[in-house]
Amino acid sequence: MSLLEARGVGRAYGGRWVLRGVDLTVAPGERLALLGPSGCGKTTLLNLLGGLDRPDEGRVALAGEDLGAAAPARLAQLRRERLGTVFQFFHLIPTLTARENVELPLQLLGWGREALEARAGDLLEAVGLAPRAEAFPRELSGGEMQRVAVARALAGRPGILLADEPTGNLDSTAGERVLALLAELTEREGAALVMVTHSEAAAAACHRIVRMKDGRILEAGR
Ligand SMILES: Nc1ncnc2c1ncn2[C@@H]1O[C@H](COP(=O)(O)OP(=O)(O)OP(=O)(O)O)[C@@H](O)[C@H]1O
Repeated sequence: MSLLEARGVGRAYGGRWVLRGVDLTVAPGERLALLGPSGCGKTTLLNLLGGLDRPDEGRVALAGEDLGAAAPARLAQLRRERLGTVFQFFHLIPTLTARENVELPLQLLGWGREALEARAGDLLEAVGLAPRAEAFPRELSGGEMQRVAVARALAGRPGILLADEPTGNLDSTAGERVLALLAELTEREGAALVMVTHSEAAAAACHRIVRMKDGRILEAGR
C-alpha cells in the first residue's frame, strides 16, 4: 500500500481551477521534491496532501484512508499520528521553549512524561540544539528555529513529513544545514518527505523531482 496517494486531484478557487488532474504516489521512506514556478499550485497540492484542505475533485488517501471523506475529528487524528509538517516561517509556539515545542505533539499523542522527555532530548541532540533546549523561539536564529521545527515534526514518528519551502527564509548556510538534517533524519526515522521548494539544491537532496506548471504535473522523474 502506498503511504500517500493523490488520484485525479483538482482544486478550484472562485470558479478557477488552480490544480487539475494530479496523480501522485509517495512510497514509504521516499524523498520527493515539488518544483515549479510561483503560483503553479505547489502549496495548494501540499495542503491537500496534508489534509489541510479538501479537493474539489479526485481523492487523497493517507495510509489507504480517504482524507476528503474523513470526519474532522478523524482527520485531526490521522494528521497527528501520521504526518509531520515544516513551514517556511517555522510556526513555533512563541511562549514555549525549544524543548516544550518538541514535546507538545507527544503530549497530544498521550505519551508519558519519561518517554516524551527522552524523545525530545534525542531529537534536539540530533538537530544540534541540545544546548539551546531551554531557549524561547525569539532567542533563536532562523536556522535554529527551523531545526526545532524539524525535531517537532518528527517527534511523533510520522510516516511522512510535508515541508513547504523549509529553507525559503534562511541564508544558504543555515538552509543547507536544514536540508541535510531533513534528509538524514527522515532516513534515520524511516519517514518519507514531500518538500515544496524553489531550490534545485534542495531538490538534489531528494530521490525524486516532480515538476509542476499551471496546476498540473509536468514530469515526475527520478
Ligand atoms: N485561498 C485561495 N483563494 C484564492 N486563490 C488561491 C488561494 N490559494 C491559492 N490561490 C491561487 O492558486 C494558485 C496556486 O497557488 P499556490 O500557492 O498553490 O502556488 P505555489 O506554486 O505554491 O506558489 P509559490 O511558489 O509562489 O508559493 C495561485 O494562482 C494562487 O493565487
